[in-house]
Amino acid sequence: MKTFEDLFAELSEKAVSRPEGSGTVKELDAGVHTIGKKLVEEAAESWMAAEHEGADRAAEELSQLLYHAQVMMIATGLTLEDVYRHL
Ligand SMILES: N=c1c2ncn([C@@H]3O[C@H](COP(=O)(O)OP(=O)(O)OP(=O)(O)O)[C@@H](O)[C@H]3O)c2ncn1[C@@H]1O[C@H](COP(=O)(O)O)[C@@H](O)[C@H]1O
Repeated sequence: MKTFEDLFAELSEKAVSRPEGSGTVKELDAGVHTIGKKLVEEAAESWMAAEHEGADRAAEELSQLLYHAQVMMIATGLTLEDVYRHL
């Protein structure tokens, strides 16, 4: 099973190697404003899933929220340590 750290390493590598067909590369190229909108969208979908759609759907939407949070971190040059420092 992929962990938060595993995903961050994978996305960081893709940001550098820029493989064809990567949604992450496409999103990074779109920029912080677009990534921010996706973050808010996934946050809202997580809320709706948790309130109305059950635990499995909430888990799915929350995983997408975490993904977009990581893309935002990479877009802004933040490391996991930069964020963990505030936990
Ligand atoms: N975990 C994720 C992940 N979670 C969410 N998403 C993206 O976020 C979108 C959220 O889906 P929604 O249904 O909410 O949105 P949608 O309306 O269908 O999609 P859009 O029209 O908004 O693009 C998905 O379509 C994906 O583009 C993800 N994209 C990639 N990953 C993982 O990131 C890694 C790198 O992916 P690539 O860069 O695409 O190779 C791989 O391990 C992937 O599994």
